[in-house]
Amino acid sequence: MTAHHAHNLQTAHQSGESTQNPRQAQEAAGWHKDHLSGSRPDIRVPVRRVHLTDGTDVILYDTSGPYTDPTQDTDVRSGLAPSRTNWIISRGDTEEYPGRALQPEDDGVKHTTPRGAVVRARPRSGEAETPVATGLDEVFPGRPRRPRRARRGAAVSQLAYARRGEITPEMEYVALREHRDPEFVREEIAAGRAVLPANVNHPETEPMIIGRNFLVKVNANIGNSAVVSSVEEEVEKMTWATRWGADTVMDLSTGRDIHTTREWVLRNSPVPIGTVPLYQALEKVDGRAEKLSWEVYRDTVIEQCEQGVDYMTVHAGVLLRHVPLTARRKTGIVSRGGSIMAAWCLAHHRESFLYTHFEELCGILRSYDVTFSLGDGLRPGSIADANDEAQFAELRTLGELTAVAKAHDVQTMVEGPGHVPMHKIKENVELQQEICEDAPFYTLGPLTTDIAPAYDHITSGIGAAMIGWWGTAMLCYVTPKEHLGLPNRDDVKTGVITYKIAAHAADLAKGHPGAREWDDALSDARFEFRWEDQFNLALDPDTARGFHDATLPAEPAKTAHFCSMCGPKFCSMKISRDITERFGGEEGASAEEIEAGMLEKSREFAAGGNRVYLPLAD
Ligand SMILES: C[C@H]1O[C@@H](n2cnc3c(N)ncnc32)[C@H](O)[C@@H]1O
Ligand SMILES: Cc1ncc(COP(=O)(O)O)c(N)n1
Ligand code: MET
Ligand code: SF4
Ligand SMILES: [Zn+2]
Repeated sequence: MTAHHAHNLQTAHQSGESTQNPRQAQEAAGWHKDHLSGSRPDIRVPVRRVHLTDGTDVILYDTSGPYTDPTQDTDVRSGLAPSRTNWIISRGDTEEYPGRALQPEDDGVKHTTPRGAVVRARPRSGEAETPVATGLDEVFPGRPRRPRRARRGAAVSQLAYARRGEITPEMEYVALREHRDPEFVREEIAAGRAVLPANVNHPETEPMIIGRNFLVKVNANIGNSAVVSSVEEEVEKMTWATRWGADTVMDLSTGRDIHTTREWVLRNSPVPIGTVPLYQALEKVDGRAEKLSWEVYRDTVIEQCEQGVDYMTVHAGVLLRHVPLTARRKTGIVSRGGSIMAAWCLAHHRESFLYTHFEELCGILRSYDVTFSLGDGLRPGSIADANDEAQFAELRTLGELTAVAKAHDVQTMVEGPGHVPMHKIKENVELQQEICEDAPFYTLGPLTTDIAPAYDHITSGIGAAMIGWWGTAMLCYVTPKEHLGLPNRDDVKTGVITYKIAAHAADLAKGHPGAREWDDALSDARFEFRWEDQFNLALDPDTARGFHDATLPAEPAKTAHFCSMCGPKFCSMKISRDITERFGGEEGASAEEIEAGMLEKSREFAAGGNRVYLPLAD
């Protein structure tokens, strides 16, 4: 059996109820969860192994975590196994400590909640069959865990290790995952061209890397809002997003139970989790931006570091002097974090506390190995505002802050726009790479036009593919609900699939090793009418199969040399295959044989009345 290595994929899985056990269900779906082994038994990199009917296998990148591993029990109430704990402990540079006491305002409530206590009713009855348990708005019941942090302010970041020449198990893991050399991974991290977000308090995470010389990654945003809120729905969005291929998830909750939601998400997430601590800090001061302070913000950052957040968006590039630059924009400041910081700066007429306390913030992040995602608080929110002075003034500040963060051994990536027409996209990457010393770029889309609300996954997917091609390391998805409302589980899947397409298209254009093989495997299956293989190799097998079967559901159609698009007589691939089989396929067909075949065909054509198109039989 040969194995092609097509990277960069997700795991599709069977949706809907099934009476089969997970392994049977996988085998029936033509794939199974497999692992690549490293230099030691505890390095096991998950892959999705697709079995083709021609006897070959295709191995695909897998972000879905233990949920698709039939050999593992997953129960959201106990959380995922902390598989990285031994790696963290054996480095000997962190220690457990009691941690910050949970405060009632962490969840936006006014009464005190002791750690570990159940504050709400048990799950609603009768829903045991649903994939995600209900009643998750209680304190996470898993075994209480004391947080870890660096001993005596040591730098415990992957950047610090890489600079010291150390290849950590996390680096070896991502090297296997990306089919790269571990030393190459170390060099990219040491140079600041890649980040490996992995908080010491998120041992459940499966290491992944973000950098322009690796596969282009996709982030999915989830989280509640003041209008729509349920812990279980957010946990389900996280598992659903990773099942379809999200490489990281940001919990952007701004509603109730922010701390609790994040705890459930973190304990059950196989991918790095990002947040914007400013959102929770604002909740703690009742949504009044002017009441924010460095103290409230710092306390929130520590709370989230202890929980295990892997990367944090920090809008420290929004300076007092930048705010007037947005005055004549068409859509002002569209970033939440940006608008909050602009409001604070104007209310106090002082420089942003994020900027003035930035070095102290670096000290905190590096003792947990939390990665900075320097936020683009002044990104353009309309085509008219793209690449304006406010946006680029902020970018220059982000360049300055990138250097400061890296000097403190803090891993750093930089966020980018927003709404940008196609002809103005390339300049964004070039400037960011130049100004920010090649730090990974992490962009929201960009949306290439403003005219299609309800289709902004597409307006932005176009920009995402382009910006990924130019060198953006991670694409933040946009769902069909952008500008209209909070995305639900279906929107999350649509957003992830759209962005997996953009990311893979970029990998192909960049000539990323292995990217092509996935396309080639699918094209072969298509040309050979191996319909099952075509479905199983698809980014979204369920939908592909469903579309095919909508018109030709019968079993024989699974080997038929046509589909309902053209029908049997007009199937160009059938006609073309017949030609190849007849004349081109067999080696050794001599020039005379080919000539004779042509003559025969031309006689047939003439006998049929020289008609290019034949009438259908009925
Ligand atoms: C910065 C981007 O984050 C997205 N965003 C903000 N909050 C949420 C949420 N709760 N869920 C999903 N996406 C969100 C929006 O798309 C915004 O444009
Ligand atoms: C790629 C990306 N994702 C999330 C945010 C945070 O959102 P906001 O800036 O609106 O607070 C951002 N700035 N950029
Ligand atoms: N879609 C916006 C953006 O691009 C976010 C909020 S609505 C203007 O940042
Ligand atoms: S998405 Fe809705 S709530 Fe958010 S900035 Fe736009 S209009 Fe306001
Ligand atoms: Zn927008």
